[in-house]
Amino acid sequence: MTTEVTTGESGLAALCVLAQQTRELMDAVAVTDVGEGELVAVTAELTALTERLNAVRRGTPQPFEIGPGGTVRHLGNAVTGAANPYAPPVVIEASPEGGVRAEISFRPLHEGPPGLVHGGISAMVLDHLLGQAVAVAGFASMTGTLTIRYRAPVPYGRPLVATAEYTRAEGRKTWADGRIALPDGTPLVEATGLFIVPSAWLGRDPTDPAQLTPGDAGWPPPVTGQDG
Ligand SMILES: CCCCC/C=C\C/C=C\C/C=C\C/C=C\CCCC(=O)SCCNC(=O)CCNC(=O)[C@H](O)C(C)(C)COP(=O)(O)OP(=O)(O)OC[C@H]1O[C@@H](n2cnc3c(N)ncnc32)[C@H](O)[C@@H]1OP(=O)(O)O
Repeated sequence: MTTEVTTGESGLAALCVLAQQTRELMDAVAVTDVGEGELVAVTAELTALTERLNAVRRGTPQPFEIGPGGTVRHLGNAVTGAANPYAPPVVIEASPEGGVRAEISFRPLHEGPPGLVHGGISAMVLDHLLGQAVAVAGFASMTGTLTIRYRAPVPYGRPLVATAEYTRAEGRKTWADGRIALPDGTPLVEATGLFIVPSAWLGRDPTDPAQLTPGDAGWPPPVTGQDG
């Protein structure tokens, strides 16, 4: 799945730059130690900026779509979306060993146990990576169950590697395995997931948004236009 924005999409490109700046803002908030007066002053500026952005609002984040070049793109996704400041964003690529892989470096913003990454953040990344692994194997689907084994604490501020691969299918059910590991391959978190092609999607190509009816199980609702 690509999150790339091409020339001719300067508005989207500007939105992605804004999202990146917002990530840096969030990082700064997580670790700032400036005095109270500065905190109050910055908050006032941010309140004004938030009002400017809210002047014209969409109904939903940037949509799941077929992007330039024919690849699936979801700029609003919470894990991979370049236009979503909550997303790291994780950049997923095909793994030479099969399946998918992503290099990821968590940040202080992701803290759970002091000095370490929150287990829910690791699970979120693995959920998406496993979902992508079954999708590229031809089984675009929704997570039914996700089992996580936390083998060692996950540090932030260090490059890590996340990988996942489709393992098997039975009818509409598919399974995938994945892990987050140190660059030397030492596993930190392991995951197994059961993914199910929703009955509502049967007979349709879920990578073609035109074939999906808004409101399908789990399907992102359509952009409903501006409400501002
Ligand atoms: C994020 C983008 C999503 C869009 C994806 C679309 C296209 C994808 C293309 C590319 C995508 C690339 C990447 C995708 C990346 C990430 C994926 C992230 C995925 C998520 O983060 S997604 C959010 C969390 N996920 C949910 O929000 C699911 C809520 N839920 C439902 O939407 C339904 O519940 C559903 C669809 C699961 C089943 O509904 P259904 O009506 O189709 O099936 P039904 O109930 O008939 O069950 C049939 C058989 O499955 C068994 N079964 C049912 N549910 C089970 C469960 N939970 N665990 C174990 N077994 C289960 C039954 O026991 C029966 O088994 P049996 O046949 O043996 O009796």
